[in-house]
Amino acid sequence: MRLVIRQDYDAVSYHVAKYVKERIREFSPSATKPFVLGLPTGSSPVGVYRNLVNFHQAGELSFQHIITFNMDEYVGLPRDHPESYHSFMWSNFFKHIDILPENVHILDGNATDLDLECQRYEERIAAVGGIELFLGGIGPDGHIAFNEPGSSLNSRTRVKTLAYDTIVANARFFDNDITKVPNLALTVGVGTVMDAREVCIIITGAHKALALAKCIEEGVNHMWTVSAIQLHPRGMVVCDEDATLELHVKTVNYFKSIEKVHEQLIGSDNVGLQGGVKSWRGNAEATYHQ
Ligand SMILES: N[C@@H]1[C@@H](O)[C@H](O)[C@@H](COP(=O)(O)O)O[C@@H]1O
Repeated sequence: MRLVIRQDYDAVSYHVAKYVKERIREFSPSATKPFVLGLPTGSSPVGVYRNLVNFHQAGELSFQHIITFNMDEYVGLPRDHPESYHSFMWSNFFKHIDILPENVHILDGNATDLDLECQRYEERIAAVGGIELFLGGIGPDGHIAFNEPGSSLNSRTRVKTLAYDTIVANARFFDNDITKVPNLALTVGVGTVMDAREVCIIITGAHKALALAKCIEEGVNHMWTVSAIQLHPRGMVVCDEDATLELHVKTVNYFKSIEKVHEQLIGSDNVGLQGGVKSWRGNAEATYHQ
C-alpha cells in the first residue's frame, strides 16, 4: 500500500485529481473501452472534483468515455433533496463536465425493492467489466462508503443501518439536527470497493487521524473497515499533515522516504539505466508502483 502525504486539503485535492487525470489519459478510454470510475461524496472529494472540473474546462480531460458508480445513497431522501448524494454529485461535479447522463450510476434510495436495487447495482458494475479506479473517503470511525464498524470485509452492495456516530457526523448537512439524518443507506460493500483494480482513499483533517493510524499501522480489522485496503494490490491513501497526528514519526518518515526515492528516480536522467528499467521509468509518473 502507498501512503502519500501532502501539506493540506488543497494539496491533497490537487494530487488526487492529477492522479485521476493521468490514469484516465494513460488508459485512453473510447466508446468501446470506457474507463469505469468509482466515486464518493462528502467534503473530502469536493476539492478533487473542483480540480477535475478545472482540467476539463482547460481542455485537458474529457469524461465522454467515463462510466461512474457512486458509493452510496441515503434511503428515503427524495432524489432532489439538497443533501441527497444525487444532488451532491450533480451540483459538485457532473453538471460541470461532459459526462453522458446514462453513464452515471447512483444507487436509488427510493427504489420499491431496495435489495433488488443493490443486486442490480452489482450486476451493472460487472456488466461493464468492473471498476478501474475507486476513489473513496472515510468517516472518522474509519468507515468506507457506509460500511460502518463491524461490516463484513467481504460485504457487497446492500441496505445498511447507519452508526449513531455517522448520524451525528452527518448532522452538519441537516441543520445540525440528528433527527433529520436518514437512519438507513444503500452502500457498496467493502468487497465491492476492493474488487476495483485500484483504490485511492482521501483522508484529511485531525478528526480522522485515529482512523488513519488504524488503517496504516494496525491490522486488517472490520471495526475500521478502510483497513481492508491493506489487502489490495493497488491501494493508495492520500492524506494531509493533520491526519498524520496519530501516526508514529517513523511511519511518516518511512512513507515520505519512499516517495522521495520514487521522485529521484523519475527526476534523474537516464544515465545508468538499461532498456527495461528505462521504459519502466518512462511511464512511472502516471503508473502506480508499490
Ligand atoms: N457515506 C459517506 C462516506 O462515503 C464519506 O467518506 C464520509 C466522510 O465524509 P467527509 O468527507 O465529509 O468527512 O461521509 C459519509 O459517511
